Amino acid sequence: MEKSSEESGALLEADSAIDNAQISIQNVSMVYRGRSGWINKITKRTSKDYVALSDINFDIAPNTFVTIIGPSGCGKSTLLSLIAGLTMPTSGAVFVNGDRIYKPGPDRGVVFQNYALMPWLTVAENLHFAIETVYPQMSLADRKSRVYEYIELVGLKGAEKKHPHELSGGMKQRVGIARALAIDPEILLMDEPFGALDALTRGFLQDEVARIWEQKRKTVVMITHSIEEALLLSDKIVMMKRGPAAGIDEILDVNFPRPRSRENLDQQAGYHDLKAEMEDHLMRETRAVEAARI
Ligand SMILES: Nc1ncnc2c1ncn2[C@@H]1O[C@H](COP(=O)(O)OP(=O)(O)OP(=O)(O)O)[C@@H](O)[C@H]1O
Repeated sequence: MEKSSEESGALLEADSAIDNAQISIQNVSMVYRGRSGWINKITKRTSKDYVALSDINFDIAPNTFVTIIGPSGCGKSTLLSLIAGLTMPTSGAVFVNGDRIYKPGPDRGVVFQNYALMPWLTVAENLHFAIETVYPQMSLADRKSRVYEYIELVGLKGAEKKHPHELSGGMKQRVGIARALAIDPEILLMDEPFGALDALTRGFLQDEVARIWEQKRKTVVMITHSIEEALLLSDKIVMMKRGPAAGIDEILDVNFPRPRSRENLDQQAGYHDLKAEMEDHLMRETRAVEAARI
């Protein structure tokens, strides 16, 4: 439960010691380009470039559950989108199993906060469509059995023929998770998957994700705003600094034994120290973001 390292520069050294890094983020910076020559009629300002991320370095070993936490707007989604291959970094590179990423791939399944389901397809069809897209050669029988395997895994048996509008938020997110897992990715990327859910449903789904992770042992990178969620699920917690030019402040190791239970998590050695450290970090960074706005 000790800190991995203090500064992002040191992180590179410390974490590049992972020989078998599955995900390697190397010197990654991301600049969103302003519209040159465009002048806002109200503020009379030109649209400037925005440096979202600056020189991010860290490695993730296989089968690790990593959460990313940081103040709003610090670049968490940008970082996840770079790992997903949905966005290319302005400089630096992301590697998966040693290969540089240029686009999304079946080795990386993505779960979005807003579910991103196809509303005209049923639950089963949403999964089927994803499997068919990634594995066009797979036989119909195998595709169907895979659809039902994952529907069962996330506890949606009986809801196969329902359309997304007939489902609760928690059920929709189960479909999102099942769809991402059904393509059997090595890596699961989740952008605040429980952010839109009420506290109770969120708790249920956290437990489900923990259970599925025990079973499937994918490498997971998940964004969260919840300290408790991060402590319940993670092996490592990446704490990001505020932007612009956001970077990594610290990476915390969470060594609580698994399977974990939310009921007694706060009795684990080091729990309160880790929680206090995260609270301090988020308070400090969020306060600075607010101060910059005034
Ligand atoms: N396409 C874009 N063009 C310009 N700026 C962008 C774009 N996408 C994100 N940004 C800016 O980059 C910064 C990082 O955004 P990002 O969504 O990655 O942060 P975040 O940490 O995920 O935020 P939140 O916690 O609020 O979801 C923000 O200041 C955002 O306004």
